[in-house]
Amino acid sequence: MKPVNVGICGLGTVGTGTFNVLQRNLKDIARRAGRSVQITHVGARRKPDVNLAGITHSTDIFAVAKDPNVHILVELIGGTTVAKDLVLMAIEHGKGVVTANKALIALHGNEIFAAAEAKGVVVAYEAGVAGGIPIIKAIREGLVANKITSVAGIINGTTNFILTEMSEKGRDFDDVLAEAQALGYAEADPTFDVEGIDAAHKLSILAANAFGIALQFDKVFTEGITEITTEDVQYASELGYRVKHLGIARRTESGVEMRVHPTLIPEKRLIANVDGVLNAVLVQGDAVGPTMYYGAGAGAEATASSVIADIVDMARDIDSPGLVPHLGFSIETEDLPVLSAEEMTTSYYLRISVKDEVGQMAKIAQTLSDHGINMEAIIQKEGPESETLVPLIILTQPVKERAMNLAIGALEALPSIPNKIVRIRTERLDG
Ligand SMILES: NC(=O)c1ccc[n+]([C@@H]2O[C@H](COP(=O)([O-])OP(=O)(O)OC[C@H]3O[C@@H](n4cnc5c(N)ncnc54)[C@H](O)[C@@H]3O)[C@@H](O)[C@H]2O)c1
Ligand SMILES: N[C@@H](CCO)C(=O)O
Ligand code: NA
Repeated sequence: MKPVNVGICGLGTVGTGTFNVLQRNLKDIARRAGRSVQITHVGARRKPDVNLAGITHSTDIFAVAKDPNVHILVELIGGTTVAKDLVLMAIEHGKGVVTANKALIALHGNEIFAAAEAKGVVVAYEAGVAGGIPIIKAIREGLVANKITSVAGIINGTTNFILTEMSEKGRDFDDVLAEAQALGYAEADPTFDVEGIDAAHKLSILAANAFGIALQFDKVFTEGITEITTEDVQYASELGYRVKHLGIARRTESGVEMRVHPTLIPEKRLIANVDGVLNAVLVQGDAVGPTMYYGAGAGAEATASSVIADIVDMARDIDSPGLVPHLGFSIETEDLPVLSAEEMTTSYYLRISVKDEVGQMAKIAQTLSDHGINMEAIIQKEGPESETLVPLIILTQPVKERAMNLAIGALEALPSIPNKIVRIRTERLDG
């Protein structure tokens, strides 16, 4: 069979990883694809530090999109402006596209997929969600029989690395973030990682594939990890929980919850023990039950593994592409409303700094109960904060966010609670 020619745009962390793995495993990849898969063109600003023998190098990435000999363009430059133009141009020239760019898919996927479908080509993005874990393939193909009820995962390697290092070694936030950047895990703008934006991009893609809804990144409730303190991690641990930054998409009776936030998870759950740059995604299907996918969520070669999987999928059926729909469902998207933050239901960890006076505990319990909130566990500490303020830690049963907002408002209005109350959402998760 004719070889498939690949053009790679952007030779940074993932681009170089993809180049190296493709060259290293060339023979096995050809045997698996049923034809040889060769890099014929790279687009990079400077001459990259790889062996370019027999490969064209262009400083203008658009030259790759226009190259009639390139069958598959691999977009690894990142960003959502030039990358969008590049991908649309490649589609216009009849090429399949492979990308690791979840921001691009989350923001412009609907337009890009429509253009690809009109042209009869495929845009694949496995590397964009949970790096090396084949989660898109699992949901779209392996779990195709199921009505999926929820997807919950650690889907940002950088934040999981930071939380792990902070809780296990007591390291400083900024110091660990700098290391994640040096290791090539972080986004070009690391606020995308630590503020949860990257996880929200990925969650919107997962939710679309799981539930057959449109991509709706702007409706994801998003909270990062910058407010998490070692103190809260320690109290959570005393209660038998770990703090993880989770993306959660859940189908409820009234719609879909899509949220990204730090989450307390019981320490006996598998996902609570996923540490470092590793990611894990727990998917609940009505037939299969809970399934979990685990592996490296970022890094050069782990991400390259997914990029190349998409290239090989495309190489296998380059003459009759598009058997698996871009977002997993062929017939129109389902009109499930995405619930507002106030409509979300979850349990809560609350840390309340309260004046050390008689009767305060009863007052707090009464206020929570007035808002329909049941307590599940409570610990009261000798205060490290000041002589008069003591920390009170409460775990609640599930309740709507609206009720919790009102309860916190009422509690913060009490003279005995002078500071802002810390809240971390809590999920017991099955499986
Ligand atoms: N690093 C990871 O672990 C990881 C994992 C999954 C997905 N991703 C995604 O992969 C993409 C690439 O990430 P990365 O970590 O490799 O970034 P990177 O910054 O290491 O690499 C990007 C490369 O593209 C080049 N580039 C950018 N604009 C260009 C242009 N106009 N012309 C030519 N070259 C250009 C840059 O010079 C750089 O070499 C991003 O979309 C990112 O979100 C990264
Ligand atoms: N910055 C991302 C890269 C993988 O998408 C992360 O840390 O998970
Ligand atoms: Na993946």
